[in-house]
Amino acid sequence: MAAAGDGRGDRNGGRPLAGGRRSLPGGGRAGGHLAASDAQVGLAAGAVDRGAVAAGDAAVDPAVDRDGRGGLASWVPNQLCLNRYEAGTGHAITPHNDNEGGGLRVAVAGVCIGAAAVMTFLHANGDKRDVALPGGCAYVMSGDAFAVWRHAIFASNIDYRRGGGGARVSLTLRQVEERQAHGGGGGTQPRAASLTGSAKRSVWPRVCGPMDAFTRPPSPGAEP
Ligand SMILES: O=C(O)CCC(=O)C(=O)O
Ligand SMILES: [Fe+2]
Repeated sequence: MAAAGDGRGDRNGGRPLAGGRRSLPGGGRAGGHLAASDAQVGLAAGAVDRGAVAAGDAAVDPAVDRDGRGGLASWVPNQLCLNRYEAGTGHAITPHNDNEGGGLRVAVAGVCIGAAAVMTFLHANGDKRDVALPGGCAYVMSGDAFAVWRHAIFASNIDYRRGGGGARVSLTLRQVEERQAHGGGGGTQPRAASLTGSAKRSVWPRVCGPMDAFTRPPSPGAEP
């Protein structure tokens, strides 16, 4: 796996990261990985997911309610970001925390299409965890994974031979506090990463509520 410091700093312009494009070490878990069986990763052993845990084991913490507003239960994404990583380009996303500037609530949720990747989580104390993101998976980055750790997808950790199409696409949802969603504040928009010009983002007032809302009885006084 790439070292924690690879590519630090520059996340833009599709430039290869320092150390990017080099081949992966052949197997072996990097130090400090969470214990998880390869079965949990749900993929045959391959370079990119060796030593990585499944997203559900490491990144999802639905119980956490840090702002006293209900945690994930009250998380209403209002921003969609599309990232495209293309084979042969060195596309990557260097270490960052999506909420570095504040203004995001609770979580970032993502859907991954195409090539398999590993997201590397980095803690200020030097800890490092790899989380497998096979094509077709969805993740919810919440709890400390959202609030404390930084994360990156190094160019060397995207396996374009797996997933087909020579590309990886991620769709990520965020809840941007109103003030930012309508143009106020600053520095809280997710960054474009090292991606192609096809990366797009949109902000709109409200996309959807919690998906299971229709299964719950209406609250008193709610409109039919
Ligand atoms: O491509 C991904 O799955 C994650 C991208 C990311 O970390 C971001 O857009 O902030
Ligand atoms: Fe991110």
